[in-house]
Amino acid sequence: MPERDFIARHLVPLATAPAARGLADDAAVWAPPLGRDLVFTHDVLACGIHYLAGDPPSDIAWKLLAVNLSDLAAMGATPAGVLLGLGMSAAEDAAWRETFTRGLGRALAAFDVALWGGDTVSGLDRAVLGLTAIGHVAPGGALSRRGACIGDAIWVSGTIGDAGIGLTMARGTIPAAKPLLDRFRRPMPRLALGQALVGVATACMDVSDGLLIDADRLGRASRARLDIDVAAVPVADGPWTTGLDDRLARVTAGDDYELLFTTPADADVPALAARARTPVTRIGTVVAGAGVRALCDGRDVTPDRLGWEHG
Ligand SMILES: Nc1ncnc2c1ncn2[C@@H]1O[C@H](COP(=O)(O)OP(=O)(O)O)[C@@H](O)[C@H]1O
Ligand SMILES: Cc1ncc(C[n+]2csc(CCOP(=O)(O)OP(=O)(O)O)c2C)c(N)n1
Ligand SMILES: [Mg+2]
Ligand SMILES: [Mg+2]
Ligand SMILES: [Mg+2]
Repeated sequence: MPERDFIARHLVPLATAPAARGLADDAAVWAPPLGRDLVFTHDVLACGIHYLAGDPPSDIAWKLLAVNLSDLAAMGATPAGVLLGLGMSAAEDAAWRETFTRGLGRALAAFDVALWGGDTVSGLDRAVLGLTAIGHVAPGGALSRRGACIGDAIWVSGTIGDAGIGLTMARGTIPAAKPLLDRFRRPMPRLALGQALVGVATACMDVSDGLLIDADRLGRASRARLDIDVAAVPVADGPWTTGLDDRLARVTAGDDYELLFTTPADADVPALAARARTPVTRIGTVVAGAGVRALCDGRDVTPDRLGWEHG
């Protein structure tokens, strides 16, 4: 199907917001909410690197949106619109494209986010899918990785390491369980929690590369060290969570899209998290130093490899 037919048939029906101008102009025009700070992010998903070629196209669309909304959540922002960059190969045939865009429509509706525009390219060797997400936050309220203070409590939302197990299941290495496959294919950005943390968290980021490597980044940005008790890190129930090695695998796996944040030790985080309907767990304390340290029964168990990094 030629590019213009694909856009007309599958993308124009999704681009209903006035800012998108029916995808009939060269760019979108958005009248932002008065007095708010605007927040921009862009993440790419590449076939074989971020998802498997056989993953359901509707789940790939969900993940592409969700990983970007997770970055807006980490900033405390409310999402408004997105620009979509579709770079596709011959493997993304007409059926793939139709299922992808239908799934994208459902994902946009689930998060009340508008498609404002984008670009479509075919003929690549492998699919590379980009998305820019734009949101807004109270002036000066955007969260940061830089503000953690010595003595602050360290918190994480949800459970950690599930997506890593889900990836192993998606590869067919171990028997599949839908909840963990979904953690890999359909992450759930913690938007309500991020917004509730504005004015409360001293530092915040989302966990994409692994809890330890991302904690290391937050610690370095704040010129402090995050001491994390790996036994306190919440994990999903199952037969695969037993010894220290399993725990270290989980806290270095990545693809979690949970929020890692710090607060003053006396902040009532459980009450705030309950209002945001998001489970949170205290996993450590900010101390003097730099980066991260993983502890188990008070012993330093920090592994050499802290998480995922692109080469
Ligand atoms: N190609 C790029 N051009 C400009 N900025 C980039 C690029 N790649 C990454 N960044 C910026 O570097 C910072 C770290 O990126 P990254 O580790 O991907 O963050 P995240 O894990 O939150 O997506 C972010 O502020 C991001 O916007
Ligand atoms: C097929 C496949 N293999 C391996 C992984 C593991 N993995 C790939 S990239 C990544 C980190 C997150 O991706 P990145 O592009 O770094 O996102 P960002 O940190 O910018 O949000 C992880 C854990 C995966 N998601 N899919
Ligand atoms: Mg990124
Ligand atoms: Mg991030
Ligand atoms: Mg990364």
